[in-house]
Amino acid sequence: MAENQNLDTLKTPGAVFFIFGATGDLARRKLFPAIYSLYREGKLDEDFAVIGVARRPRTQEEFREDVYRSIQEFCRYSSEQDSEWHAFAQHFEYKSLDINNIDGFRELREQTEQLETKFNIPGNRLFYLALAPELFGSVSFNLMKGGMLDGEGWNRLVIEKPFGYDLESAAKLNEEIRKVFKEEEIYRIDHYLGKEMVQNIEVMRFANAFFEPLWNNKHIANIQITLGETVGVEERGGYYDHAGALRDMGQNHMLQLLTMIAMEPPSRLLAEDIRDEKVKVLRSLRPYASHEEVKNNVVRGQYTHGSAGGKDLPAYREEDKVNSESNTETYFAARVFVDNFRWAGVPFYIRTGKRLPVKTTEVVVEFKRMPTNVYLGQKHSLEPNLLVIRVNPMEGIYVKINAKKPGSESEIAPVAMDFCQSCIVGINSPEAYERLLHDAARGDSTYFTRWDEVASAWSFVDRIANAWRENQGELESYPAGSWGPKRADELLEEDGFHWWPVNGQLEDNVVWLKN
Ligand SMILES: NC(=O)C1=CN([C@@H]2O[C@H](COP(=O)(O)OP(=O)(O)OC[C@H]3O[C@@H](n4cnc5c(N)ncnc54)[C@H](OP(=O)(O)O)[C@@H]3O)[C@@H](O)[C@H]2O)C=CC1
Ligand SMILES: O=C1O[C@H](COP(=O)(O)O)[C@@H](O)[C@H](O)[C@H]1O
Repeated sequence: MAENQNLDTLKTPGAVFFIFGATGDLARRKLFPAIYSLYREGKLDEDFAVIGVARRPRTQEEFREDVYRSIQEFCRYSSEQDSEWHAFAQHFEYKSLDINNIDGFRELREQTEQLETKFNIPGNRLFYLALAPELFGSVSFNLMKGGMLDGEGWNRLVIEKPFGYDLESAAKLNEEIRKVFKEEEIYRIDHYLGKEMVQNIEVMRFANAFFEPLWNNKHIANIQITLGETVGVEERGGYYDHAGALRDMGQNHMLQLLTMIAMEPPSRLLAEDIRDEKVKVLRSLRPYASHEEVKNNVVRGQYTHGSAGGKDLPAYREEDKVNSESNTETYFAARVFVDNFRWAGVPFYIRTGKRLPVKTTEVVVEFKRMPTNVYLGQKHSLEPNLLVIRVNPMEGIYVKINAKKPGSESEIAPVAMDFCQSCIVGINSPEAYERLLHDAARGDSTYFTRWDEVASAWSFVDRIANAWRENQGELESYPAGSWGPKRADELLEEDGFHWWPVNGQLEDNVVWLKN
């Protein structure tokens, strides 16, 4: 991030955006809507073009119609098919191309140059690979061979997860890409880093005087991170059955969220300084020294048949494109330690799963109890203070403190200070993809993952995956619609803690609001 710039108002420089995988799900649900929102917000320079690339044949008009439908269905702004829309749509073109066909890239180059001339674009090119990762290496190579990187301006490569299957495959993938692109030209997407409240963690921690002095093992008892989903694997059973929850959510979103909570304050708010601090956290994660340690600290589960909201839900093994004897985990929870001065001894409990009762991303920071309870003997024992960072779908910050119950002589009860950001900003909160596309086009890599972060995260996760492969982590079952295996509760109970309710249900604990 450049210092002292108001990045909210900065327009992207003139550029061509290439969406490889333009007929796919991600382009339709996230990327086209993100481009349109940027345009509507005045954040996209008028000198832009988008070239959608995939194998399927599409005329230019058909492609523009696809884009229109995706915006109508998924964008926070809508549009009529009016003259303004048609002016916008003229910036979109399609190229049918198999990424293994080098001649296609030469044709793409001609098409690009024509568009650059037509819209007065200074040769900047952003290549977004919404493709299966196996294709990343070939696309990069063919972009170079086809002369697509010889423009007058910058070239940037934006790549989607999963970045590899383990450290070895990720390193190989990285090597292939790095033959063509420099590290600073590569933008590895982790869409959780584009979420409003994930970015707010940094601001909250480093722009408020009262958090930082308490943000350490002297005052914090434990931290709980929950990434819960109500959905199953939907149409992505083929991919998911190969990946599982640990690789799909743990290696990336979960550990990235943990780094934002645990990192030291960077000396400057520059991308490299922030990423340096994040990678230090990942390197400080205590590796599980043996398969036995994995077994004692990590829980893996898979959902069985269940129900939610009166609806019958199938077992994971009955889902489309999932092996009927699959041992893939759809849930995992772990007790993790960050072995540095700040966090020594503080357990981070992390959990994620499909088919849980609520869709929620939440961080609960539980503070240590008061050293003595001068109110002993009262009806209610003192509850620990909690700071809850609500990332999704509710966005906000909630603090639970103890206060005298109004009207009573001396009764203490938990009360809430609740900043509900989503109640104020509502649905206009920018989507993660919108923000990340805007950042990549402006060359701001703060909220993208650097290779050393990806590699450190994989080496932590690989130890768990290896132990599981050798069957040292029993696959527990949980009914769809429940909070996961019981063993995940025991993980905290062993340390004298419990999972705090998430998604607004914590309010049930706030005694005097209820009574
Ligand atoms: N969908 C999502 O919500 C998310 C997706 N991702 C990641 O994003 C990437 C894309 O996902 P998604 O959109 O769901 O996948 P889809 O399968 O829906 O789309 C894949 C796209 O790749 C194109 N494609 C496949 N092979 C070739 C080829 N040889 N040459 C040119 N184009 C090709 C397909 O078009 P055609 O068949 O016409 O060639 C299609 O447009 C994956 O890496 C996925 O893991 C990450 C997070 C979320
Ligand atoms: O990357 C992924 O994230 C989604 C969850 O994202 P969210 O923004 O809706 O919380 C998850 O469903 C998917 O399996 C995973 O690949």
